Amino acid sequence: MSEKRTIRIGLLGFGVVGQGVWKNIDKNRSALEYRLGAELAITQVVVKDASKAREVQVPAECYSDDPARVVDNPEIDIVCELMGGTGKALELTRRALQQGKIVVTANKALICEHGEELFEIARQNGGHYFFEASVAGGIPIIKTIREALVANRFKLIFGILNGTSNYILTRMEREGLSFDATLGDARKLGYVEADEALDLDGIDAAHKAVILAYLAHGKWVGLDQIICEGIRDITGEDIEIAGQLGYKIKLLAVIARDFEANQLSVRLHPALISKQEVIAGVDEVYNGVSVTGDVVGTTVLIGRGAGQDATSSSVISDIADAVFMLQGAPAPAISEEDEATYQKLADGLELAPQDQLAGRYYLRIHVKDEEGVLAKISDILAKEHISFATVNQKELEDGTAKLMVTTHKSNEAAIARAKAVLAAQSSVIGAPVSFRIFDPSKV
Ligand SMILES: NC(=O)c1ccc[n+]([C@@H]2O[C@H](COP(=O)([O-])OP(=O)(O)OC[C@H]3O[C@@H](n4cnc5c(N)ncnc54)[C@H](O)[C@@H]3O)[C@@H](O)[C@H]2O)c1
Ligand SMILES: N[C@@H](CCO)C(=O)O
Ligand code: NA
Repeated sequence: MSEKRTIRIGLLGFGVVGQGVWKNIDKNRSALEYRLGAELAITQVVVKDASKAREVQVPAECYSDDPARVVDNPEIDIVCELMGGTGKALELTRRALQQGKIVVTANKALICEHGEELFEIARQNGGHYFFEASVAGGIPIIKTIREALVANRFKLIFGILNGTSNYILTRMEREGLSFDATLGDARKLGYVEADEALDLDGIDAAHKAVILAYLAHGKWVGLDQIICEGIRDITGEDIEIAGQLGYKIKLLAVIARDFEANQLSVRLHPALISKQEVIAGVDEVYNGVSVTGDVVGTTVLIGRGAGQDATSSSVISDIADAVFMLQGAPAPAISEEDEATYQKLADGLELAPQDQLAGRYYLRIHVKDEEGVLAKISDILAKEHISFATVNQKELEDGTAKLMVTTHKSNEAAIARAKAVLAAQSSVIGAPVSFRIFDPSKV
């Protein structure tokens, strides 16, 4: 029997995900190496501080603070960039790809901002850039869209793409906790980005939506071109009223393509979604992605969207594909290597104008308890052709009240104008808050 080839892997960064990759390759080593027909050796681990106490023990000779020992080392077959950020990570990923290396990453911020350039460098130099862990943690969504659902054109992809915010919303709903009270737990569980604003302001999930939009439609969309709103405005009372009306509030990514108009809508925002929808039942750190293809129909994938083990499962899956490539397998079927296909997908494709986005809305308006205030609000909304579907009122101890209303069909521009007029009223306290009501059957 011929000797198995040893594949040498270098890790850049050894935090939550990096240690998970080490731990789980070790855990299932014999089955993994049997399936791959190769031996896996993580020979270099680049850290800032080798003396730091870590859960996973690594032989001292593997540690270094010099990225060149991974990036410029001809003995390293696969570079895993698991340090995060868009500074040093960009520089090192570029350098590795320029040398024709295979790079595996979990870094969605980097792909969203620099994917176009990095895939091009990979293409030109015969390397490859794998990124399954970057979207929806352990869910194999990249492989699913790119390979398993290759027969389809995608009218609608939507779902929950951030584990931290879904974990927070779930605990707010179940335990009535504030979001500050749950953020610390999410951090301890290894879900939260080094910069927590990425999770809380929707940016992390928007990065992932941009990556999915590229995969499905071949078009890179800038974060500045899309609606991106996080979970900070959601209160316990919003979740409670939504629940009474048959909805959950979820941070949703929506990637909708109108093939007739050749328009694409990519957005990321909290939304009320009917409890009947599968995605509404996706709680805690789980992510869920609903993919509607013109051939397969709707397929929903659910799994852990963040955390050490789930994320490292996806990184190891990319390492496995990299091993197959190193053994002579072609690069994945429809991939960034096949630019012509991707350009055809995106031919003439425009972004749908945001202010024409139509649907129903939920509005929370804090008012002074004055006579006629509801009639006044109703008048202001009527001027924008917005009508109430439901009205709930909550009296507060200070004599003010919160009005929680849902509307019949309206649109972004009308809601924005109505909110501005409402905020200027002396009987309205602060700025009204609105969330969209998302109905996938109306897309
Ligand atoms: N934690 C998750 O659930 C999760 C899930 C999916 C994707 N990701 C992504 O994976 C990447 C890593 O995330 P993490 O949760 O492991 O973060 P982390 O902060 O736990 O680990 C990153 C490590 O990289 C180190 N590092 C940063 N710059 C370095 C440098 N120049 N040289 C050496 N080491 C450096 C940091 O000191 C840290 O130990 C990020 O891109 C993140 O967005 C994380
Ligand atoms: N911070 C991210 C990690 C997974 O990408 C999340 O909570 O979803
Ligand atoms: Na994934």
